[in-house]
Amino acid sequence: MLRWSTAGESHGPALAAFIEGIPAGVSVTSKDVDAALARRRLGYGRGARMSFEADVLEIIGGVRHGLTLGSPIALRIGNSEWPKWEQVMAADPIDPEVLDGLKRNAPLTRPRPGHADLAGMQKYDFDEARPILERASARETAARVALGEIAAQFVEQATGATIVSHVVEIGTVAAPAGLVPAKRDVDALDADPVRCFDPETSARMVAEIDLAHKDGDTLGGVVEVAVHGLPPGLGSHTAWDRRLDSRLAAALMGIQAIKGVELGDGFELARTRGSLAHDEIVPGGDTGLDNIRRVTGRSGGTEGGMTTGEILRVRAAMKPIATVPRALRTIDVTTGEETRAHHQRSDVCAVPAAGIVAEAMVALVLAEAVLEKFGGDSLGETRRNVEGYLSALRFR
Ligand SMILES: Cc1cc2nc3c(=O)[nH]c(=O)nc-3n(C[C@H](O)[C@H](O)[C@H](O)COP(=O)(O)O)c2cc1C
Ligand SMILES: C=C(O[C@@H]1CC(C(=O)O)=C[C@@H](OP(=O)(O)O)[C@H]1O)C(=O)O
Repeated sequence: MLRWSTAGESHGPALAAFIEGIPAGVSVTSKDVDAALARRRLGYGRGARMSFEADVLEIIGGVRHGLTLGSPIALRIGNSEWPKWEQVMAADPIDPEVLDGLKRNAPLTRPRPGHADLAGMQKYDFDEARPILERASARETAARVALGEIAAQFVEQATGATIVSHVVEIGTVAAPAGLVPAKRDVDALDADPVRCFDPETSARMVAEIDLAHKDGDTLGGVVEVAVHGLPPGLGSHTAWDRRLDSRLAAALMGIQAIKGVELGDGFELARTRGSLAHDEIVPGGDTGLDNIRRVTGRSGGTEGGMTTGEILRVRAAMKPIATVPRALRTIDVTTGEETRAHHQRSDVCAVPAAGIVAEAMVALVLAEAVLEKFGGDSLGETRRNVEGYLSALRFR
């Protein structure tokens, strides 16, 4: 069983991340996790905060000399901006007179439509948004990306499968259909300002972000995660919550601002006749249940909630950033009067970063599904179990 969780606020001293169930012997280093954290900060359209704030990683437990121990893994991702927030976000009580004098601590009483502010204040009984937005903030996704890197290393080292994401839409600009990058394309994608696989579309996406920025507006978009080399049979048709589709959808919808998920051609399939909607099965050459190929990849690599062994392809739609510079109408909760929502700074577009977070969430789902199917207290044991299963398919 794999269990993981995160803690920490956006302007707190650090994020904490914890994962239990990763077998022993998986190669993981601080360098790997740092590199994953750096990728999440990429992307044209991110706000100023991304340039001056640093993630300061510390592996607290569960890894020794670059290998996992099989024990819980705990991480701390320190926030280099903490000294500026030490009083506003202090865990212990602070003299109210000191707090009153702090501009940073001014009560946020004009909740932003589209953010967690108002519903959170109502639910948790706060009269301003700070105690809500601190945890709702996608700063927390740094912790998920760190855990996702560990999960991705396990999945790759156990099965050979590799995970890559790319941006397929920003605002109204969409990449041509059918482009699916592989691991060898990751460096090129990370070098692209919006992590789009098509350079001509990328230039148009950048222009779209510039235009929104100039208009005091924000943008959303769509990311796709592709996983190459998975064995067939991860997940199960036997119960709704064992279907890999439902687990992927929940994981991706669990990312801040993600409002839609589709597997493979998803919504487009609903508009297509059956004869053109499925992936026909053809012989791969030899006999054996491992030697079967699909002509197309419309399903996105699952059938009956199980991987088919083809490329897994899942998309997530991100709504535009809620902190719109041209602030939206709201009410001031202290007076009940109509006003404009609070805005200090924000991302114009964070879709490229959301792609990296989506990779992490897919990795965490797949790591759990691999452990469920193959088990293993050590990486060697998981690998033997994967190989045994694949050779049984080969000889059927
Ligand atoms: C990588 C990333 C960066 C984000 N940056 C911002 C931001 O700068 N400003 C903002 O208002 N929302 C931002 N969001 C979205 C909010 O966190 C999100 O809208 C909020 O938590 C409310 O949740 P909901 O949109 O799922 O309802 C970001 C989301 C992600 C994934
Ligand atoms: C800090 C991160 O993202 C933040 C996510 C976020 C939000 O509302 O989700 C709002 C912004 O923070 P602020 O309101 O302080 O400018 C982003 O910078 C990060 O991704 O590390």
